[in-house]
Amino acid sequence: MDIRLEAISHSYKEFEVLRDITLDIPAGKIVCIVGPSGCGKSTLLRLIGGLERPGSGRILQVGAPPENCLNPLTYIFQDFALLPWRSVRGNISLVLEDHRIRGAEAQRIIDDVLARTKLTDFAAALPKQLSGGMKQRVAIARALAVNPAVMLMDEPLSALDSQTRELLMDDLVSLWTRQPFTAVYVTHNLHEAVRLGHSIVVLSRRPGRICEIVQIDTPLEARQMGDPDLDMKQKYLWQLMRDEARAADAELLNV
Ligand SMILES: Nc1ncnc2c1ncn2[C@@H]1O[C@H](COP(=O)(O)OP(=O)(O)OP(=O)(O)O)[C@@H](O)[C@H]1O
Repeated sequence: MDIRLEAISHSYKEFEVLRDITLDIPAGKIVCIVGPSGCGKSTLLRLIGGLERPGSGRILQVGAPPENCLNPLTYIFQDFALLPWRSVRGNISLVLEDHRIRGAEAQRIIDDVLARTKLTDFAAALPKQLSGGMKQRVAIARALAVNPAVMLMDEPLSALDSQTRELLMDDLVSLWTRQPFTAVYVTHNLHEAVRLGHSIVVLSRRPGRICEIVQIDTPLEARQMGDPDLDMKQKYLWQLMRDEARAADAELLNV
């Protein structure tokens, strides 16, 4: 299933947040959204997820969701959002219980996503026993359990230290390589964007408009740290963003 945004604009009362966003999110690709603080990245994700309705424009789901999809649009947040009193397995089974999937069928799905996220040995652990990186892997496993058409990822690695971020990026790449998923991935971090994005949408300062969409053709699994082409793309993205970020920063200071 693809997602198509057609001329999306959005305001909170007189406060204009997004202007004229037209964008395709093709199935099986990771689309990163970058842009200065407050430019409307999270708002765009909420609009795609149907948590809010756009002031104008249309958001279309084109084609059918994958087979056995329980929830076409599934979020992954920065703060993991795990229930502390439930084990890893219990946190994942919760989303299946919502769909009345229990017993052997639930066990099969949970075992599959635990294996895919390398969490099989931690199935009985409680969230408090896990590092931040492991908690985010549980959140990813929980999202995969509903076999979503599109994962909506709002700065999923921002709460983690830089080494854990690298490890999680490797995990996401191998997850995608084994079984491509579709994601809209909001980040401040341009290194993450060039490591994970098939395309990177650069938004202007608020009201967020699309400045440019940068494509990266290098296959995800071939993207190495220090790759000169990727470094050049990252520099180019920063050039696109620098003036916007500076202006956005000045605006925040003027509030
Ligand atoms: N429900 C709301 N009501 C009023 N204003 C809002 C609401 N949600 C967001 N905003 C404002 O809209 C603007 C865009 O917010 P949003 O969180 O989408 O930006 P962002 O690009 O994700 O920011 P950041 O990079 O800092 O996370 C901000 O100025 C924010 O304060």
